[in-house]
Amino acid sequence: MSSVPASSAGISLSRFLIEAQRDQGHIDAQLRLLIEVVARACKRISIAVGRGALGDVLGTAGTENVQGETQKKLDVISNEILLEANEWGGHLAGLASEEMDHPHPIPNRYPKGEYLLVFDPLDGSSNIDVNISVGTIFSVLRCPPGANPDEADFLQPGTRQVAAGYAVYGSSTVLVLTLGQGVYQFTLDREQGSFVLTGTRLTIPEDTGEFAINMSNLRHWEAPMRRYIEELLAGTTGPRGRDFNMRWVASMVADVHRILTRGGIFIYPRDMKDPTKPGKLRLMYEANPMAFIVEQAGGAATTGRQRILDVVPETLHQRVPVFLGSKNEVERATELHRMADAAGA
Ligand SMILES: O=P(O)(O)OC[C@H]1O[C@](O)(COP(=O)(O)O)[C@@H](O)[C@@H]1O
Ligand SMILES: [Mg+2]
Ligand SMILES: [Mg+2]
Repeated sequence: MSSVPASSAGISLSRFLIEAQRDQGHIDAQLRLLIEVVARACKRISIAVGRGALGDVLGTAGTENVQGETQKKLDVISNEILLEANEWGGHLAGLASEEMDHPHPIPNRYPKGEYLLVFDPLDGSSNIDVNISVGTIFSVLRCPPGANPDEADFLQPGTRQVAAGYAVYGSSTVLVLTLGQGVYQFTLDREQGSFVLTGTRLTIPEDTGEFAINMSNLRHWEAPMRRYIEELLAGTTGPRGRDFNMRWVASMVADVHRILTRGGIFIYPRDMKDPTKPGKLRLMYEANPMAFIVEQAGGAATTGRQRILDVVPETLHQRVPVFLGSKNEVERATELHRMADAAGA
C-alpha cells in the first residue's frame, strides 16, 4: 500500500469525495451522495456488529433468503440499514441485495436518481456468532435512462460498474473504495465518527506465497483445480520450487482485504458438491465488486476460464467460480483450466 502523502493525511471520506467531484471530475453529485450514504450505513452496521452479545444481533433470524440460506439476525438488520439509508436521498433508481428475492425500485413517494446499488449487506455470516471479521460489499451501476428498474436493468457486466467497495468490521472498521481511478482505504475513527483516508492507490504484488481456499472441498473440485493446489502444496519439492502458506477466514471481505494488504490468491472454485451450482459466490454483489477493486489494484480476477468483469449476468443471484488476487497466480490457475478444457475438446 502506498503511504498516504502528507497533503492527504487525515482527509475525511467526505472531503475525498468532494475533491473527486469538484477538482477531478471523476464523479457527479449523485454518486458522491450515494457513497456518503453507503458509508454512513456501514458505520451503523459496524456499531451493530460491535455490540455483539450486548445487542440482540447474534443468532439466526428464523428465515431463509431466496438462495435457501438461513438468514442471521445481522443479515436482516444490515439489509434494512442499507435499504432505509438509501431509499429517500434521490440518488438511486433501485437497489438489489443478497437478502432480497427481487430488486427494490425506489418508491414513487421519493425522488429518483440515476444509479443502481447492489450489495451483500453482511458477508461472512457464519462468522458473526464467533466474533470473527465480517463485512459489507457493494457495487454501483448506472440505471438505463427512463427505466423504472426491473431485474433486467441490473444485469450488466462488471465492466459497467462505476464504483465498488467493501467494509470490513474487524479489529478496526475499514472502508475500501474504487471509483475506477485506483483503490483507496479509509479507517473509521470511532471517536470522531468519520472515515479517514489511510491508504492511497493500493496495489497487489504480482507474485505471492499465500493462497486462500476452503480445502475441505478438494474432493469435489475439477481436475485442473486439484492440479493447481497440488502444485502449491508440493512446495520446494514440486514444480513450483517454493513453499506456499494458506489462510482461510471464511469471510470473503476479510480474505480479500488481506490480499489487498499483502498479496495472495483467493479461490472459491466450481465444485461438484451441488452440480446445479457453478460456484458458491454471487456474481453481482460479491465477485464483480471484488474483481473491480482487485483489477484497479493491479491484480487479476477470473472464473478460471474468463475475466469475471466480462461475464454477462443472466440472473440477479447468479453464482460464479472466483479466482482473484496476485496476477501471476491467478494466471497460472486460469491457464491450467484452459489447458484442461483444450485437451478435453
Ligand atoms: O463456508 P465456506 O465454504 O468456507 O464459504 C465461505 C464463503 O462464503 C461466504 O461467507 C458467503 O457470503 P455470505 O456470508 O454473504 O453468504 C464468503 O464470505 C466466504 O468466502
Ligand atoms: Mg457474501
Ligand atoms: Mg451475505
